[in-house]
Amino acid sequence: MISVEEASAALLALVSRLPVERVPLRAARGRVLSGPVRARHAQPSFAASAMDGYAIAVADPVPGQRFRIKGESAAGHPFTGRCDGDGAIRIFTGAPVPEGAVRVIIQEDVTRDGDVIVLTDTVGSGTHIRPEGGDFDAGATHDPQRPLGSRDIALLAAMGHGKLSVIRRPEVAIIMTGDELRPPGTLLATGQIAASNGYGLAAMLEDAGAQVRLLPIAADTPESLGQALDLAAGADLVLTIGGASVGDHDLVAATAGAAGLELSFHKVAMRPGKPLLAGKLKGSTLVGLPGNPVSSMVCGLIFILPLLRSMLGLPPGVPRRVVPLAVGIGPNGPREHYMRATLRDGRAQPHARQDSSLLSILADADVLLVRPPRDPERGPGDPVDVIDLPR
Ligand SMILES: Nc1nc2c(c(=O)[nH]1)N[C@H]1C(S)=C(S)[C@@H](COP(=O)(O)OP(=O)(O)OC[C@H]3O[C@@H](n4cnc5c(N)ncnc54)[C@H](O)[C@@H]3O)O[C@H]1N2
Ligand code: MOO
Repeated sequence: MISVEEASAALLALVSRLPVERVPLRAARGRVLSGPVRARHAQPSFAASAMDGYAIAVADPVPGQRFRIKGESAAGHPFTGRCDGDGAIRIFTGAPVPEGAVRVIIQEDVTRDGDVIVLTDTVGSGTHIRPEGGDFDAGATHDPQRPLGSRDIALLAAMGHGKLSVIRRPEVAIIMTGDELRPPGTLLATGQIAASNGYGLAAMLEDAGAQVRLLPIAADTPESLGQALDLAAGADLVLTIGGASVGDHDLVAATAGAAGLELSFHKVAMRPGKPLLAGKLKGSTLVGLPGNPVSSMVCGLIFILPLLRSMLGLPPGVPRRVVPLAVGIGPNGPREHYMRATLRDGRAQPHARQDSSLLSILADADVLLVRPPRDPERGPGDPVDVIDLPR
């Protein structure tokens, strides 16, 4: 059996970065930029007023000082003349500050009589001017290294981009296998269960920027699985779930093998996730995930998300951090153990039940606590590696 590290490297060797395409800004949410994007202009591209009030050319005016209004500057309607001497320009939030003006007095701090304003004694020291380029200069770059979210979209719009160059979405086909599986929402006869992990994985991979096809559930026959593999043809990544182990009905390795799979590896020294297999099938990368729901979700996090990130040109690593243990734990066995744990006051508390069928415990967990193979007994307060679970 190979180690998790070896399996990760072997998987990454099966994929490469996908091509670039142009998309309208409105279609860019969840997409990954092909490289840094440069601002086409400064924001703001002119000195702008931050308040409604009066622009003046005097830096240190005194209470009672009088100014005569010479014009108006509104957002989108600049005052084209100059502000100087005892002149004031009526100005509104977002409007260009006229040439010569050095500060804006907010309208609450003046009394107005016709064309004349008189400063009250509450005038503060703020200029209420947003300088040109105060948010960003022309040519400033944005390169968030993640699928674009709402804040990125707002910034890229402000930078003047109506279209963006992004990496094509990885196309993923998911095949759930097993005679016992029924679609969620259908009535279950004895021995049947609701198929769950294909739905969980689809959600996980879509959040990471993939385009996912969830294919019809395949029965435990070579014909049914073969048909499903045919339906998956053309996907960048084909994921099978279940049938990866050694039982008489575990058909994935044999059926994919007969269809032409060039196997890279089968079985990894990890818990959960031992029966994982991977290889190339007709131009697609095929990963056979174990059927136990937690096994497939953990393998999704540890192996499939890095594959997607690599296809999207992002760093593939799975970030870890170190936290203290909340309780003592016994020695680990020969497989790297990914334990569901909650964080209590920053300390990791592994759940007492770690069977790989228990989705309720996965849903409640905050982190996966990672234990290296043959890790000795650990006490409360000892440092351990954890991986934050996505929502
Ligand atoms: N003799 C051995 N038996 C098993 C071994 C072993 O080494 N020797 N490995 C065990 C480990 S570890 C795992 S993990 C499982 C995984 O085996 P398979 O990938 O062949 O999975 P299945 O047998 O098809 O299913 C296991 C379990 O998960 C349920 N399942 C499957 N698909 C789904 C789905 N889409 N949604 C929800 N639940 C699903 C299935 O009903 C089974 O209960 O093998 C051990 N056995
Ligand atoms: O490796 Mo299996 O995935 O323990 O349950």
